[in-house]
Amino acid sequence: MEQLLLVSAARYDHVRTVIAPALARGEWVVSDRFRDSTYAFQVAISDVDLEPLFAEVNEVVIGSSMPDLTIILDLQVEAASARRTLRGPESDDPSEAIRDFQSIRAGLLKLAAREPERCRIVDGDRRPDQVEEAIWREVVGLV
Ligand SMILES: Nc1ncnc2c1ncn2[C@@H]1O[C@H](COP(=O)(O)OP(=O)(O)O)[C@@H](O)[C@H]1O
Ligand SMILES: Cc1cn([C@H]2C[C@H](O)[C@@H](COP(=O)(O)OP(=O)(O)O)O2)c(=O)[nH]c1=O
Repeated sequence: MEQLLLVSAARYDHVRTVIAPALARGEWVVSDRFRDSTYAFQVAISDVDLEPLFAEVNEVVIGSSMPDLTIILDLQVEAASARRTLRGPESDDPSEAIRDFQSIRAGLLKLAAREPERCRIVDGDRRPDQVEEAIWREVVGLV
């Protein structure tokens, strides 16, 4: 629960100081990870049910700054782990070794199923240029 509240506090500040002012200026905002990552990392793998707290906190934190489109780059846990190994040890987060990535992935896919209009799953198990093209198809569909 502490992590959920701490990450949410940082997001509260980020929404007000960066995201909301940019939207007010009419700019597009692209964020690498947002509320759904918090759901996956802090709620989906929690032993206690944090769903009600998450819903309440997010109403306050995100308010009207919900994304119109969320791209979920999906990859089997084993393939993601192999990529992290390739990336090398210098960027390793020691807590990642013991993370329940199956549940994290399941959490994101559950959100995508709940909100199919906003959340689009893109198969990440392809060449970078193919992934890029699939992302653009989703973005173009929005504008
Ligand atoms: N389509 C891809 N094919 C092969 N390797 C990839 C692909 N996309 C990303 N990678 C590699 O996988 C690693 C993790 O990717 P990254 O985008 O940093 O993921 P994250 O932000 O989730 O940690 C990086 O070393 C990156 O170069
Ligand atoms: C955005 C976010 C990240 N995290 C975790 C995931 C990562 O292990 C770590 C750093 O996230 P991040 O910097 O987004 O790393 P990456 O995209 O390279 O995986 O923090 C959370 O636990 N909750 C969150 O809301």
